[in-house]
Amino acid sequence: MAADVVIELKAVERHYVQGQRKLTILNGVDFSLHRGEMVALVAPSGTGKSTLLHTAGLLERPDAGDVMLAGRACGRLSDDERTAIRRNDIGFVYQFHHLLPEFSAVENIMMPQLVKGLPATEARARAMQLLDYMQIAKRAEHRPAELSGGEQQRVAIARAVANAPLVLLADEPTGNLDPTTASYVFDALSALVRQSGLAALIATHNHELARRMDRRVTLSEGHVVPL
Ligand SMILES: Nc1ncnc2c1ncn2[C@@H]1O[C@H](COP(=O)(O)OP(=O)(O)OP(=O)(O)O)[C@@H](O)[C@H]1O
Repeated sequence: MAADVVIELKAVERHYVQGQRKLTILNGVDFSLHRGEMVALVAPSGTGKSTLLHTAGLLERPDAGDVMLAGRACGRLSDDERTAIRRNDIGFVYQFHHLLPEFSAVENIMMPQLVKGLPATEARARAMQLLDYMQIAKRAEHRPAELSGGEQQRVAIARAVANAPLVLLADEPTGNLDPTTASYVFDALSALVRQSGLAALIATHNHELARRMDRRVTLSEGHVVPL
C-alpha cells in the first residue's frame, strides 16, 4: 500500500435483501483515497453513493471485502473499536447540517472534542480557531436557527474536522444551498482539506464543484470507476 493512502476499500461488497430479491449495490469496490486529495463522487440517485460513504466511514459493515484505514483492516473490529475510529479519524458532513439546535455554533464544534475527552478550554480554543478559519467567528454564539444555510454548513464542516480526522466523507454537503453559497462553502471546505492534509470523498450532483476537485469517480454496476 502506498504510504500516503489514507483509506482503501478492497473488494467491498454490499447487498440488501428486499423481500425475495437481493439487491447488489457495491459489487467488489476497489478504491483508495490519498492524503491531501479531494475526490468527487458523482453518480445518479440510487446507485449507492450513501452506501459507499457509510461503508467507507464504518457506519455499515461490508458483506465481503474490507475497509483499511491508515493500513488497519476495520471489517472484523468490534463495534466499540469501530466507533472509536469513527470518532477520532473520520469526519462526516451531510446535506442537512444536523447541528444540535439548543447549542451555539462554538458548542456544536466543541462537542466531538469533549466526547473524545479533551478539556473544555482546549476544545473551545480549537472550535474558535476553526470558526475563524471558516470566516464565521462572529457567529460563534449563535444557535443553528440564527445562522444562514451556508453558515450552518460551515459550522457542520468545522464540527466534522474538530478532532483532526484522517478522512472527511461528505454526502451532498452543498446540496441544499444556492449556487453562490454552495461555491463559497466549497471554497472553505477545500481550503481546509488542503491546509490540513485531510483526504476527502465528496458526493455531489454539482458538476461545477466536481470539476474543481482533484479526481472524479462514479459508481457503475457496483464498481467505483473514473469519471
Ligand atoms: N437498508 C436498505 N434496505 C434495502 N435497500 C436499501 C437500503 N439502503 C439503501 N437501499 C437501496 O440501495 C440503493 C442505493 O442506495 P443509496 O442511498 O446508497 O443511493 P444514493 O446513490 O446515495 O442515492 P441518492 O443520491 O438518492 O441519495 C437504493 O436503490 C436504495 O433503495
